[in-house]
Amino acid sequence: MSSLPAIATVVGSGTMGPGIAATLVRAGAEVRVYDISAEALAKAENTFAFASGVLEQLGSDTVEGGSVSFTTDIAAALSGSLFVIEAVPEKIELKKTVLGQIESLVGKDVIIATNTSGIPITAMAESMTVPGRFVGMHWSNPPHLIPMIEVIPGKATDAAVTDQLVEIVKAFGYHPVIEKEIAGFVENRVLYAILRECVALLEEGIVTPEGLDTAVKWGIGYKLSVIGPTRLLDMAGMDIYAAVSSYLNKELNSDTETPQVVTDMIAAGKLGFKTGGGMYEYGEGDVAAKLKDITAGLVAARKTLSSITPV
Ligand SMILES: NC(=O)C1=CN([C@@H]2O[C@H](COP(=O)(O)OP(=O)(O)OC[C@H]3O[C@@H](n4cnc5c(N)ncnc54)[C@H](O)[C@@H]3O)[C@@H](O)[C@H]2O)C=CC1
Ligand SMILES: Cc1ncc(C=O)c(C(=O)O)c1O
Repeated sequence: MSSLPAIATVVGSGTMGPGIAATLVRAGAEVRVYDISAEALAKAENTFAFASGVLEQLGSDTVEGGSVSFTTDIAAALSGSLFVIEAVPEKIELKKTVLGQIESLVGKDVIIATNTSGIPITAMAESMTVPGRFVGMHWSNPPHLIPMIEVIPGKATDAAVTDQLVEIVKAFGYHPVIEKEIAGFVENRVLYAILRECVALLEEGIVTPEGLDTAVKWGIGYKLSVIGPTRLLDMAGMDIYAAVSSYLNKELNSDTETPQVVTDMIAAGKLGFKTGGGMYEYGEGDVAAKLKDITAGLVAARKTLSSITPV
């Protein structure tokens, strides 16, 4: 008997929602996708179809019986739902409002999980009537391909709810990581430490964007995809880490604000894929081509990594 609830609802169908839904549908759930915007939902149907196609390419396990529906009717989306994932924009007050709407429409035993990138779960739970059923469930983008989910209980989260979410994540074949609550959670703290150093190296003209991407992809990115950081410490040796960190740690970037180069880019309307230009410039069709290459690469890497003995 799968631990995956038979009926699930995804609230918010932007970048993350459709891929989350595709993953759950492939695992056999009836998934309702709700969004306040009909325009976003229309786009979500296409994103869902794309993500489902990618899962087909990946050849991930399929459980028969899954289905999806898209609606702007929140009551219909939540009626009878046994598991809810909130994926609205990263704004705490908006999330609190939406969580209140969800709570008013589901049973007290229904787990409500938030896909927040790093807002403290405890803070969001403060406004809930049944905070014990609320838990962090941080997917990584693209959610239908990155098979690791951070499970973050808040201070009020029932231990049984955390345990149940771990089993739900395992039920659709992903790797759950239970974490203590900390701003940004584990994955984004590591990612944002890396990105802070990367942007600083670009700002100082130490390396080009192409050079930086090559260095990270074929250096630590490649290595860390096989060897986790703690295993790498054992492989390199604590003596090496001590010797290098003794002089290097004080040199690393420690800025606390968003880098000026990024603030300037946003002011110039250069958001990246979303606007056709950011760190790189994209001509007609370039973003779609890049997304196709990224997807093919992630599918190939996932297949290979899944085939090797865990290190
Ligand atoms: N984009 C990313 O790479 C990742 C985002 N996340 C987190 O997931 C959450 C969602 O992020 P994205 O999908 O990127 O956001 P998004 O902005 O792409 O999509 C959010 C969706 O929520 C809808 N929405 C807004 N207000 C709503 C309401 N009151 N009720 C229902 N729907 C509403 C919007 O119409 C939109 O379709 C955020 O907390 C974000 O931090 C987590 C991992 C990765
Ligand atoms: C830049 C960046 N920031 C946040 C997240 C997730 O919360 C991601 C991701 O999932 O890839 C990201 O790339």
